[in-house]
This record gives sequence, structure tokens and C-alpha cells, in this order.
Amino acid sequence: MNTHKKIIVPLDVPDLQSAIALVDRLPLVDFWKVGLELFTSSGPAILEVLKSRQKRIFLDLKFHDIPNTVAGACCAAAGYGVDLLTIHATAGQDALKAAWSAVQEGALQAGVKPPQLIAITLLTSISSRQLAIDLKVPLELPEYALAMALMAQECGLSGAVCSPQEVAQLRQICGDDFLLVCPGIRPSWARKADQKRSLTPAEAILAGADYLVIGRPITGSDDPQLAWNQIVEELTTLA
Ligand SMILES: O=C(O)c1cc(=O)[nH]c(=O)n1[C@@H]1O[C@H](COP(=O)(O)O)[C@@H](O)[C@H]1O
Repeated sequence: MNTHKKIIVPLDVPDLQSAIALVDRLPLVDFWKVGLELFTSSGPAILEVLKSRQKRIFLDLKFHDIPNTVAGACCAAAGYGVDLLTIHATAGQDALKAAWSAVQEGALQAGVKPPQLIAITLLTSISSRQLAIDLKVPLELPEYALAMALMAQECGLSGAVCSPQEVAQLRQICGDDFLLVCPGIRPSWARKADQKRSLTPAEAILAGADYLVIGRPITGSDDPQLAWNQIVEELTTLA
């Protein structure tokens, strides 16, 4: 796969107009993420815009609810014909299994290909200290992220979202067919902001990530096209 196709750029903007402006500004981006901010403000309209431009779509709604409710939401989301969809692993095994079945059902009903359902292991904005002290999880962070990924795999999910700091371990244990998507990516020149467990794009790919989600280093830059080019160039040197 061309290196630039491994980069997913989030449309973390407040409205449809700003989203379209960003898509227009970065014509070389092939894979866009639609997340909570844009979907909550503007609904699914952006999905049609992206499809009309032959873009791939990661619908990142991070479902987290009881099995019956996540199943309903996954059934509806799968009908949009997107490529990737997220659920929190901490919704639990029953919810993950119900979500997976609902994705297949929703896609079948709509006559589209089912999205790959992937589980959030632990948000990249959480540090080891916060995991222990705020969330009261008694496991070491890498052990916890691995347990969440393995549970998702056992429930039939296609992959997981993890920080680049855990991706090598997850790749080794979950195998090559398990899709690993890494946010929390920061080129050496970018600010970390709220991301706690980051690596550079090259480090994340070398550690085994299939896809990198890279937002503000590109979209928050004065020249998003230049930032995108710099990142693609860094990755091309690895190929
Ligand atoms: O599911 C995600 O994409 C996600 C999971 C996670 O653990 N951490 C995380 O940052 N994300 C998303 O990845 C993107 C990261 O954006 P930047 O921090 O601007 O690069 C945001 O859209 C987040 O919603």
C-alpha cells in the first residue's frame, strides 16, 4: 500500500462547511475520519460528500452502551457503507459480540459491504498514572491494553485502536491479520497537546501499525498541505 494511504486524517471540525473546506484543502488525503464533533453537529451529510469523492471513511462514534443499544447503533451505522467503525472494548464481551452481529446485519439490509468493527483499547489521552489513580485499574497499562485487544479479537472484531506505544506488543500477540489503528501520532516537530502516549509516524509504522490517525499536526498547521507532505516524506523513506 502507498504510504500516504496509511494516514487517516480526522475531520475534527464544528460543521459541514468547515469539513468540506478541509477536504478541499487536502486533496491527496484518501482516508478521512468522521468523529463525534462533526457527526453530532451535522449528522451523516459529510459521509455522502466523502463517498462522492471516492474517499475511504472511518466513522469513529466510539459506541459504549448496553448490548441492545450498541447493536441498534451499529446496525444503523453499518448501513452508511463506511470502512471502519469504533466501539469501546469496555462495553464488554456481550456488547462487542452484539455489535459485531449487528454490523453484519445492518450492512446486509442496506446492501453494502460491512465496515470493519474495531475496539478502542484505552484512549491515548490516558497516562499510566491516570489509569491507576483515576480509573482504578490495577493492571500495568500495556497489560490492560493487550487484554482489551484480545477480548475484542475473541468477540470476532476486526481490530483495535491503540496507542503507538503498545502497537508492537499487540501486533506480536494478536497476529498480522488483526487491524491496528494508532492515533496519538506526533511528528518530532508537533505539539503533543492532550495526547499522552505518542510516537512519531515512522516509529508507529515500524512498530506495526496498519493505519495512523493524524489530526492537529496536519489540520492545525498554518499550511496543512506542507505538514501532510512532510509526514508522507518521512514515511516514504521507510518504504
Ligand atoms: O478512535 C480514535 O480515533 C481515537 C482514539 C484514541 O485513543 N485517541 C484518539 O486521539 N483518537 C482520535 O484520534 C484523533 C487524534 O487527533 P490529534 O490528536 O489531533 O492527532 C482524534 O480525532 C481522536 O478522537
